[in-house]
Amino acid sequence: MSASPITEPIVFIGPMASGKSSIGRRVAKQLGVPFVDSDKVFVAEHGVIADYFTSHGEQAFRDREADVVEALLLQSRADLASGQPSVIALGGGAIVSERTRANLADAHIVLVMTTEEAVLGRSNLSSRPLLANDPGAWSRILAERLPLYKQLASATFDTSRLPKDQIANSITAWVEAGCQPDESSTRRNGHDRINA
Ligand SMILES: Nc1ncnc2c1ncn2[C@@H]1O[C@H](COP(=O)(O)OP(=O)(O)O)[C@@H](O)[C@H]1O
Ligand SMILES: O=C(O)C1=C[C@@H](OP(=O)(O)O)[C@@H](O)[C@H](O)C1
Ligand SMILES: [Mg+2]
Repeated sequence: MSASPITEPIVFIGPMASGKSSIGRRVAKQLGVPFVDSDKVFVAEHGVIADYFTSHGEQAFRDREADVVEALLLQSRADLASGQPSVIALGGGAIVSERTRANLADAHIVLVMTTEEAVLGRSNLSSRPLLANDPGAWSRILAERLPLYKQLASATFDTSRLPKDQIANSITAWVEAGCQPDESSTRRNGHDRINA
């Protein structure tokens, strides 16, 4: 991407297994920019997430996850200053950290939203410790986090029905059009609408 109009990090948020990592990677490829996944960085620094939950507990995971996200956003903003945008996918629970939400101020935030039916029908969830023994937790956890997702989102894309490539095309087009907040974004004070 040359002479990019993008001036902020492009960040994917949303519930577990909604497509942040796989669709975020596709969007980065289509834009021709680097992609980074906060869970992958966490694993490189601290080991397997499920093992970290078992040995240190969820709060310690959230604290280290917030450190990872903070470093990624700092790096992304530094790269932007030299003209290089990037796409970041967060883990689904990263936004529960107040520090992370503060660090996301002004980012272009893509909320990928799906349904329990779609997630439980398609995914191997065992690597996600919060779901490993309790797939029904997906909806309960989403209900708790939904206000935060909505508060942060610049635009929302439904990933429950269409193929990943088609959803990625829509998101890439949204980025190339300048990441305008959609009608559901509280940044624009509108009402609910879901794209794609
Ligand atoms: N729209 C979609 N159609 C089909 N499969 C999807 C779709 N979105 C996500 N998936 C699949 O769901 C699983 C979880 O996706 P992933 O990108 O890892 O989600 P997240 O990073 O949000 O947890 C993967 O196997 C992915 O291929
Ligand atoms: O929602 C969560 O609390 C989590 C989501 C996971 O990432 P994905 O959203 O990419 O599955 C991973 O960070 C961890 O298992 C916890
Ligand atoms: Mg992921």
